[in-house]
Amino acid sequence: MSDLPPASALGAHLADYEQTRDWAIASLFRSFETFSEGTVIVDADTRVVWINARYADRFGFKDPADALGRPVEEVIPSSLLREVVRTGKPMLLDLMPTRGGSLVVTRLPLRDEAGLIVGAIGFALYDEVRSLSPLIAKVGRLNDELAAARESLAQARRAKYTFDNFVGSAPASEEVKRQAQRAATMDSPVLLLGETGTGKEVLAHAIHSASRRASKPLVTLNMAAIPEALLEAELFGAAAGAYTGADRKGRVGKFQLADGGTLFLDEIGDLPLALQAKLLRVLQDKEFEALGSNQVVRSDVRIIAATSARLLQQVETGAFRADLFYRLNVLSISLPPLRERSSDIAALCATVFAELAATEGGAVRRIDAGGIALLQGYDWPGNVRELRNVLERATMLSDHPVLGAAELLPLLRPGLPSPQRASAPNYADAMAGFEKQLLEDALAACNGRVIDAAARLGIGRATFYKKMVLHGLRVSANQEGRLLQGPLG
Ligand SMILES: Nc1ncnc2c1ncn2[C@@H]1O[C@H](COP(=O)(O)OP(=O)(O)OP(=O)(O)O)[C@@H](O)[C@H]1O
Repeated sequence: MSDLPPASALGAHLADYEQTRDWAIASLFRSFETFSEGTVIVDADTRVVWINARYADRFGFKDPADALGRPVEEVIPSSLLREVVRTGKPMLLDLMPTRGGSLVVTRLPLRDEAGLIVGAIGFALYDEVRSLSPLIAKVGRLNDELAAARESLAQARRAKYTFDNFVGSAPASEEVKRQAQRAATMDSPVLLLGETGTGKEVLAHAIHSASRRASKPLVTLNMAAIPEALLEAELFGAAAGAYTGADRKGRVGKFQLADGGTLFLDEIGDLPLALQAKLLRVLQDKEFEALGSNQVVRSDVRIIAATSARLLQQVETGAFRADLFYRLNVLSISLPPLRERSSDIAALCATVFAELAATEGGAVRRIDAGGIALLQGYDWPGNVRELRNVLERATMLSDHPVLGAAELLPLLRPGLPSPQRASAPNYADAMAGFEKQLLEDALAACNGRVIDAAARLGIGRATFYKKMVLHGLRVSANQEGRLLQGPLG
């Protein structure tokens, strides 16, 4: 076979189809032979009939002639040319292990004019270690990252709390735990009702982890935290193309992610009416369609819904569907506000301090009796979440191992607007002013000691503290048990 002619003559030669093909084949072979790591040709018995010097050398044959006539595996131990000869099928790209590292190879059958297989040819295209190692390292890294991301996602979909994390032995707390433990043995929807920060999420996790679905995902969606326009896709998923922009590939909804497990729908009262209808259908039929899709998806999910709103009132005003309310309300559990279970406060403080010491280091703090009495007298509009915040701030602001009312009182928010701030005096303001004065006088008479001042007025210490918070009176941080009077600053 001859070389390609100069470009000027190429046009004339291209007219000769057969010859042009032969040139191309010859040129291709030379290119492979020159630039590849090696070339080998075997006959119909898979004996080596040709091998280039570089390739022979790689397999320990100083003289390529020594490799000729040998079965190919004697020369290249992991060769698959025998399979190519047997099947007649090419292997266009493969990785072949050798002692010096892997090679990227191409194997092609050789046929005669009648199409019968007369042998095979193998090219080692390049040394994988040398040429592909940056790519392979990158793929390896991406694989590791993917595994880590999957693990952290799975972690995020596992329950964080069990019943042990729900602290409280007040009768109201025990009753909540009893009801929740019963709910864990069933599979019907659960509705958790309670003010913000009362532990609805803790309880939802605990119910899931004690249920038969514990080994499956627990997926959470807060209706109040997602813009209305995105909520349907978040819940039910979206077909590819249902969206423009970032979501154009489609997305899997929480119902599908929670399949087999539990879906915790927080702030269910914020679910728009149109989606309430769709949710009701899923609860009844256990199937739904993703946004922009006709395909029916089945999902076996247990719903735990929670709300801090007055759901029944929303039903009455038409903001929440009655049928959905009754479907969700099969098992409803009302979590009491912290002010109604103030006997849990000491145990909650101990738990929070133990957790803080574990995460932040340092000694486990405690609260003295006066501090506990103060906390028990406070209203806790933010419930356990607020208690936790107050304790965290107190540990940040003070180095004392034992915290008392002096450290805690400035951190509690007054429950009523200060009487002085009212624009015109009225009966309530006058009464508040009178009460404040009374407290101040009692404190002054008892040298700032709350116990004595409370006894003097004939009220309990907790009530006294509660009123101090209301009136913005505070305790001096440097006088244990003594008080400095004045508005909260
Ligand atoms: N009984 C409890 N025992 C221990 N920690 C609790 C308890 N209840 C609440 N907490 C803690 O209080 C904080 C708020 O709890 P959680 O998020 O469960 O309240 P929530 O009722 O779901 O509030 P929201 O309605 O605002 O979502 C969390 O840090 C939680 O760990």
